Amino acid sequence: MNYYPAFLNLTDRKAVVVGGGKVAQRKVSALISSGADITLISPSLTKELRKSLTAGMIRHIPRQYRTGDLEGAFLVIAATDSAETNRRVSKDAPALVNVVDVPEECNFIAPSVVKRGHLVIAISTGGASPAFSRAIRQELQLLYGSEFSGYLKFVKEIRRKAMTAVPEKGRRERFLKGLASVEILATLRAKGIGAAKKVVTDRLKKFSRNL
Ligand SMILES: C[C@@]1(CC(=O)O)C2=NC(=C\c3[nH]c(c(CCC(=O)O)c3CC(=O)O)Cc3[nH]c(c(CC(=O)O)c3CCC(=O)O)/C=C3\N/C(=C\2)[C@@H](CCC(=O)O)[C@]3(C)CC(=O)O)/[C@H]1CCC(=O)O
Ligand SMILES: NC(=O)c1ccc[n+]([C@@H]2O[C@H](COP(=O)([O-])OP(=O)(O)OC[C@H]3O[C@@H](n4cnc5c(N)ncnc54)[C@H](O)[C@@H]3O)[C@@H](O)[C@H]2O)c1
Repeated sequence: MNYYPAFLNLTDRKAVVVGGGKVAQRKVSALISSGADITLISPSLTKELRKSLTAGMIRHIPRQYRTGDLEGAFLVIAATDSAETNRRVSKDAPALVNVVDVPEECNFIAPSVVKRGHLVIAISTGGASPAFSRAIRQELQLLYGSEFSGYLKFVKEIRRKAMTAVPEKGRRERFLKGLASVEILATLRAKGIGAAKKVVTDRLKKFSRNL
């Protein structure tokens, strides 16, 4: 299967999760981070899901799935342990649907994710091996540590500044490409964010003075 990778804007979009076990909990946690408007349908909830409910992060319908529950949903996840219910949910879903253990009933599948602020790395094996995606995530988490969150935040600001500080397009492009140079990333990893920021700030001064 040749899946099309994409990043969805789910802010205030209706997402419905059917099932309240460990897998539903993992999927809900990703949906909460994306700002979706989440309704969970399940007679039972894990402790973590109950906490999300108490914190007002999700709406809960405490019963089994019924046809009609998915009206207006942009994204649906079927995460029950009943293959028959999951199949019904997949058929009833009006738009995007993920059935956690049946790729054939999905029109999208979930990747493994490393998130460092603005930096999001999504990994998929197209369903060949979720365990493999997880292992790659663990490797990438070591390669891209928490310092990347702060650096990307800084890069976003400095990039905006460069738009006016370096008006000549070709020159600006050279500056912008240098924000992710091998040298800068090595400085970030070895000496930390302060050192990387200093190198970039000095470089912007040079570029804006035509040096
Ligand atoms: C990435 C991640 C995201 C998430 O779930 O949000 C995710 N599965 C994760 C973990 C995981 N899932 C399973 C194991 C046990 C080991 C193993 O099976 O390898 C482990 C590993 C573990 O738990 O350690 C069991 C499993 N998974 C699927 C099946 C059905 C099948 O294969 O047919 C079976 C039952 C197989 C059986 O019958 O035994 C199917 C899917 N799982 C996917 C995603 C999609 C393809 C992703 C891809 O392209 O790689 C897809 C197609 C649909 C979907 O769920 O979207 C998350 C890692 C989060 C992280 O830690 O980073
Ligand atoms: N894709 C993956 O990553 C992955 C990984 C492991 C397991 N699985 C599969 O995903 C499924 C869920 O796993 P789990 O560990 O969360 O299971 P679980 O048994 O912990 O939870 C199942 C949940 O579904 C609810 N449920 C059952 N019937 C329902 C119905 N008709 N309507 C609404 N809710 C209903 C139950 O109340 C429970 O909350 C299993 O089939 C499992 O084999 C998928």
